[in-house]
Amino acid sequence: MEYKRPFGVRIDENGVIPGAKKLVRRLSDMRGYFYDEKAYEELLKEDPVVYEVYAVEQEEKDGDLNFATTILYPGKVGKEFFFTKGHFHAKADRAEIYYALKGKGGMLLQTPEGEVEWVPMEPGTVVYVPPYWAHRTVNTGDEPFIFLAIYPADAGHDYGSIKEKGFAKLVVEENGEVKLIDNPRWK
Ligand SMILES: O=P(O)(O)OC[C@H]1O[C@](O)(CO)[C@@H](O)[C@@H]1O
Ligand SMILES: [Fe+2]
Repeated sequence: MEYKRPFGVRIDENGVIPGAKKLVRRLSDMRGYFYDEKAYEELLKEDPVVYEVYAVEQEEKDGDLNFATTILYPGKVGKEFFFTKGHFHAKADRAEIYYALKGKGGMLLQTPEGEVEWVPMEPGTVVYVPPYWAHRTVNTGDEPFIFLAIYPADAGHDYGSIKEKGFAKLVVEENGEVKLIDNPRWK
């Protein structure tokens, strides 16, 4: 038997995993995701980086694990806080664990029927993402929100239905407060 080799890596103070595969998502990669289209077009002139992912991934095999850090930058499109695209797992019954490292935010989770949960996150918070729940993280603070995700190597990403339908709730700032409001475009 040819064994894989164990290893340890240290996540640096900026959330970077040395040697990991880096993915950058700018606002232009997220057309159609934010509610306020006018505010989206306006901010697109700057095309800010919304988040970066540093992923250590294995072959898509049952039993193995991937892990990744995400650095989700602070910002808003209109009154809606910056967020990750959000996804179901391609293998929908695969669960996931998130661990918050820095900054302030939360996770929006949703079942295929559109039932929503919001879990606030601060450094030290562990979030259990159960099988079948779509998940999106949101930065509700004014510094980068950094967290680690650990997920089955064969989970995959299913962005399709979130891209089309969105989440049933929007996470917005109203009168200086973080609020969840109904998404008027939710189908
Ligand atoms: O895949 P999205 O929805 O853009 O969000 C990125 C985050 O989600 C993950 O895919 C884990 O669920 C990580 O790679 C990363 O932490
Ligand atoms: Fe996931």
